[in-house]
Amino acid sequence: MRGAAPPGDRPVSNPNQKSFPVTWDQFHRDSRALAWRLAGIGPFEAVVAIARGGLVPAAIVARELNIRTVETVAVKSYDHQNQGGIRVLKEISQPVLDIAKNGGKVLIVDDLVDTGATARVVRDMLPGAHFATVYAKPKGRELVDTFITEVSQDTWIFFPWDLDVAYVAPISGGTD
Ligand SMILES: O=P(O)(O)OC[C@H]1O[C@H](OP(=O)(O)OP(=O)(O)O)[C@H](O)[C@@H]1O
Ligand code: HPA
Ligand SMILES: [Mg+2]
Repeated sequence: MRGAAPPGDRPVSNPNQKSFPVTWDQFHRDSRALAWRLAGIGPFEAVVAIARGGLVPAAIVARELNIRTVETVAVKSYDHQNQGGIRVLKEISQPVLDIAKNGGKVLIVDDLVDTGATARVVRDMLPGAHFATVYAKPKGRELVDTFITEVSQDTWIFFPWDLDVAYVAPISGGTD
């Protein structure tokens, strides 16, 4: 989720959705848990991060599993919380496609799978690769080989890079 609209103009939450905010600490812990799970599946010769959301978990997984070849594929599908058409802004480089073609294990990492539209497009680029995400929603879950936490389809996950520390009103509804 991202956008250039000025603060105040931007709908930051949807009343029909539950909200699941994730701190940096939690995200690091969950990404490490993903790395632990993947450690038994590799070794992987290369990791492909789906930019931008997959960049942070891919870096953490690459560090934990000592994967030195780190590639990106850039896919854009959401404006704020609205899904538009999928656009591939950067393709996977030929040397990484060749690793897979020559039988090497390639790992694809994203922050989450929601409808599965992004996963479908990237899987088609690297059909034999292992697809891993930190979080998964039911609609896209079948497209992921390994994930850590499932949330319901009507939950919006707020990642730490999209958050700031802010005042929150008390549960009782008073001002403080
Ligand atoms: O399963 P889907 O319905 O396709 O949704 C999941 C994708 O949506 C988000 O990316 P987004 O396109 O918002 O771009 P970003 O990674 O740059 O935030 C998220 O990072 C996943 O890549
Ligand atoms: O729940 C989500 N959170 C952040 N970005 C997303 N892109 C698709 N679904 C989500
Ligand atoms: Mg993304």
